[in-house]
Amino acid sequence: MSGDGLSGPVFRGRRRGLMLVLSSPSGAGKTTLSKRLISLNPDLVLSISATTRAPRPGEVEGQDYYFMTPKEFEEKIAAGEFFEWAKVFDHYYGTPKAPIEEALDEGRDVVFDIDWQGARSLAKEAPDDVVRVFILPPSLALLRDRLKKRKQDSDDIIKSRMNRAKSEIEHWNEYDYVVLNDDFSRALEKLSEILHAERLKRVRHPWLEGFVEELMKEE
Ligand SMILES: Nc1nc2c(ncn2[C@@H]2O[C@H](COP(=O)(O)OP(=O)(O)O)[C@@H](O)[C@H]2O)c(=O)[nH]1
Ligand SMILES: Nc1ncnc2c1ncn2[C@@H]1O[C@H](COP(=O)(O)OP(=O)(O)O)[C@@H](O)[C@H]1O
Repeated sequence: MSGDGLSGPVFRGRRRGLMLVLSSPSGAGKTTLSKRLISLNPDLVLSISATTRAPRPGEVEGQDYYFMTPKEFEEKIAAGEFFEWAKVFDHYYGTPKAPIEEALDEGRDVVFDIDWQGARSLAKEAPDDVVRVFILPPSLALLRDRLKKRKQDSDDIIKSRMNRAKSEIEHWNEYDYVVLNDDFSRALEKLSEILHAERLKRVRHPWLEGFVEELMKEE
């Protein structure tokens, strides 16, 4: 990763940018939560993933995902254009590198809606910059209800997402924070608190070292 702007310190003015990674079983609310969090925080941008799955009704190219064929996706893997990629539900999903580097270089924080495999890869690549949050549903019954109410997937797809839910939840303890998405406003509030506290962390303010050094020179 050296020389690509992600391994070294990334500064926002004088602050180091952070990568807020959200994972959950499908339907727990991470897409809705991340969109609301972004609407409340102009300095936060969403990492738009590429995928080979079909667009859902209402999904917009370049806004929800970059939709592509498996051949196009594999060409991009070979060209090293992904920061990380994984196969989820038999489809490819990946994080394009260039827009993230651009956002972090501009001093913005980036939010990722990716699975446990992607979260693990990002944390390995940029351990100081990644903050991992796992979103839990109140119950599997409510998870199924939410997937049904979303009305965007067939019964078969809902079944395969439910079958995969436990294997995603199994990774909950690899995350820094766990937010239970029972009441939406409360979950959003918790996520905002995590973001704001993480922005204040000492390691994200490398300028402090010089500042304190100068302070100590004062009589
Ligand atoms: N590793 C990885 N996972 C991703 C990426 N984009 C989306 N995913 C994950 O793929 C899974 C399926 O996403 P999607 O088909 O949009 O369904 P959703 O879970 O209902 O939002 C979710 O667990 C996403 O977090 C990515 O770029 N990389
Ligand atoms: N706290 C909540 N209570 C009730 N419904 C919710 C809550 N959070 C999200 N939802 C709804 O559940 C469905 C799945 O949410 P979504 O954000 O698409 O999940 P994910 O991205 O994790 O698959 C959506 O229709 C969303 O409006």
